[in-house]
Amino acid sequence: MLSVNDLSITYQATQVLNEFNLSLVTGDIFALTGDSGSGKSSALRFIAGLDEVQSGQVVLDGKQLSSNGVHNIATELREIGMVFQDYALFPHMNVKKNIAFGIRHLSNNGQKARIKELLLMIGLEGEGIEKKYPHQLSGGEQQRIALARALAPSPKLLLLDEPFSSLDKNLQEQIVLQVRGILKKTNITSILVTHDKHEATIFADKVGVIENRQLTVN
Ligand SMILES: Nc1ncnc2c1ncn2[C@@H]1O[C@H](COP(=O)(O)OP(=O)(O)OP(=O)(O)O)[C@@H](O)[C@H]1O
Repeated sequence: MLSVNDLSITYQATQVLNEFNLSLVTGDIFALTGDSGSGKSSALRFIAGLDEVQSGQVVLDGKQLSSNGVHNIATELREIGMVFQDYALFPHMNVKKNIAFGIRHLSNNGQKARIKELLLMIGLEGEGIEKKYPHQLSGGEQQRIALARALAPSPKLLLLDEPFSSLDKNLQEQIVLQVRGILKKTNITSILVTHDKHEATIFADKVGVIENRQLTVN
């Protein structure tokens, strides 16, 4: 379960979010929409512990991640997976190395088994995919590999910031639905940031919109 309580974000005297509250139960898929500059990515980055400390509290499965203006737990220890539009895959690493990135602590056999399981889950097993480099994959394949990489360490929460926006329109809906199916299968709590209302509706169980610095959940 995820709770974000009374999150307020201010940059140089400009308030972007005012008392943002969000509560999700395990397995919920939530979409965060709102106009450009409304604070969607800022909220996500705060949950991930990436930005400077602001006021608010984040609790994930009973663990206090941030509270009273302090990030209690560092980003890499939060058990949060991330798929962002502009830091997708490492271009100099093949698929296998990309997916293995967050599970380097496992034995070779452990890594191999997990990679196989994830490739099967995203429907990209076989065809020598493991040895391919990101530039040898289509946009949709790259996004599914990025998803596999984020899911490899079995995070408790997955944050997706506009991961579908650079995809070809024809492919977009298909990939959005595919990713939704994968997340439902793994029962992982997820938050998608998107400016696209249609995408939000087909992807998520619940859709929220940030307007006038506040979040409303429909
Ligand atoms: N680190 C920062 N320092 C100062 N201002 C910032 C910072 N990050 C974001 N902002 C400002 O805060 C506002 C919200 O930005 P944010 O990126 O969260 O919005 P968004 O809803 O994700 O927008 P978009 O859909 O365009 O990506 C914007 O006005 C932005 O310029």
